[in-house]
This record gives sequence, C-alpha cells and structure tokens, in this order.
Amino acid sequence: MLEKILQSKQKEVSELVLPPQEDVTHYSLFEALRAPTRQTALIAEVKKASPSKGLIRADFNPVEIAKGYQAGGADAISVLTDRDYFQGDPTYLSAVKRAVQLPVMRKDFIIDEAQVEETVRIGADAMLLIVGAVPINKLKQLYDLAYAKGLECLVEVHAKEELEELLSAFTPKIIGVNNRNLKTFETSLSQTEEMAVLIPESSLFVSESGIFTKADIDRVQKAGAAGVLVGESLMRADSPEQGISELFGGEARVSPS
Ligand SMILES: O=C(O)c1ccccc1NCC(=O)[C@H](O)[C@H](O)COP(=O)(O)O
Repeated sequence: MLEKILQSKQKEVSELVLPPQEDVTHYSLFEALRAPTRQTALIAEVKKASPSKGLIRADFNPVEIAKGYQAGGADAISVLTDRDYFQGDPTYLSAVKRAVQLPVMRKDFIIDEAQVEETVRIGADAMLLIVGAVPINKLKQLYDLAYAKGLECLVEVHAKEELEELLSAFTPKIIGVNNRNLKTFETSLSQTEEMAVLIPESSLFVSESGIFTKADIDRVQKAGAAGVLVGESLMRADSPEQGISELFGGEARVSPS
C-alpha cells in the first residue's frame, strides 16, 4: 500500500502549486507532548477516511472536530491532508489551525522539499516523516529543512529494522512507532512494546494507530510511550469530547488545556 501511495505522491509533487502563506500563531508539538493534559499525551487525528477502513465519518467537519478535540483536552491535533487515500485536504489543516490554539501536525506522505514548503505555507506546526518513504539520507535532509523552516517532525517507523536504520543516521526529537502493518493493515500494540526498548531517552516516544481503549493507552504507556496518536476511535465517537473522555476512561486532567 505504501508503494502505491508514494507513486501517487510523486505525481502530486510534480504538479504541486504552492499556496500563499497562512498567517498563524505557532505552538510546539514537542512542548505540548512533554507537558500533557493527562498522564499520556494525546495527538487527536482529523481523518475522514483511510485505505484500511474506507469512509470513517460521513458528516465530516474538520474545524468542528478539532474544536471538540481541544475542548476535550487533546494536547495536539493531526490532520490528514492526503486527498486520494484519506479524503483529506491541505485546506482542512489551515482551517483547523485558524480555529484552535494547539499544535497542529500535517499527516501526509512527505517525500520532497516542495511539500515541506507547502506545509509551512498552510500554517502547520509539525509534519510527519515516514522512514521507508524515502532513503534515509533524504529523510534527514527533509527533517533538517523542516526544522530550519520552524516546523517540527514526528518521525515514524513501522519495524525494528527501520528504527535501527533511523537511529544509525540521526536521533529525532519525536519518534512514532506505528502499530499498523501497511501490508495487512492489522494493528498490534506489541509493535510498540517490542520497539520501546530501542527508543533513546532523549526522544519523545509516540505510539500510533490501533488505540481504542484506556487499557490500550495504559499498555503503551507502560511500555514507555509518552503519547498516543489516535484517529479512528475518536472519529467514530458521538462527539470528539465524549470520544476523548471515553478513550481515557474518564481520567481527570492533570494540567489545564
Ligand atoms: O489508516 C490507514 O489505513 C493507513 C493506511 C496506510 C498508511 C497509513 C495509514 N494511516 C495513517 C495513520 O498512521 C493513522 O491515521 C494514525 O496513526 C491513527 O490511527 P488509528 O487510530 O488506527 O486511526
């Protein structure tokens, strides 16, 4: 699946027209994850559809969802901007960014410098980089370019070998372990448990995908994750606030959001 998505991205990049610069206030993803609202930091995702689940939420209003996430105590927001596979759009991120006072991360498949510039222009605070989407040297160049432009990165791995390759090249400030196998689409939290021991203490560690319950959060937190990235379970909730409250089993907030 990743190869198919990356092929579409190549075409998209070759046709990319950069939008005008959004004028927004920026918030640090790293700092937000370091001082979370609850014991485990939450990056709540705005995702209409996905390759694995198809349409997740038909009545999709990205701004209202993001405002609900903020009201529910999310520490940061992730917005899917990929059109072809997730029914996302870069303009959703700009609209969300204007509506909330939280760090907003662009979740897309970044393979080229022009997309980094686009990510800056749409107003994002951070973006996802996926190990395996580009050669590791290129990934490091994109990472350095992003930070030079004031963008933070969540660097994502799907396998132990990818994590080892990443750490042999550089140590990102924020590392995500994605629990989803991109060939089978199955999610397994044991991915997080197996890779946790390899994550350097200096990096913030986020467990991504397949997190649906408080028991799931407790499990990845026990393994060493400082934060979780959650999409589907929140997108299927009656309301974003209720979804967060249920996801955390009613856990009280330790710091105001
Ligand atoms: O979600 C998918 O089907 C998917 C397929 C191929 C590449 C990436 C994919 N998802 C991106 C994500 O990593 C998730 O949206 C994110 O971690 C949240 O996962 P979940 O809570 O399971 O919706």
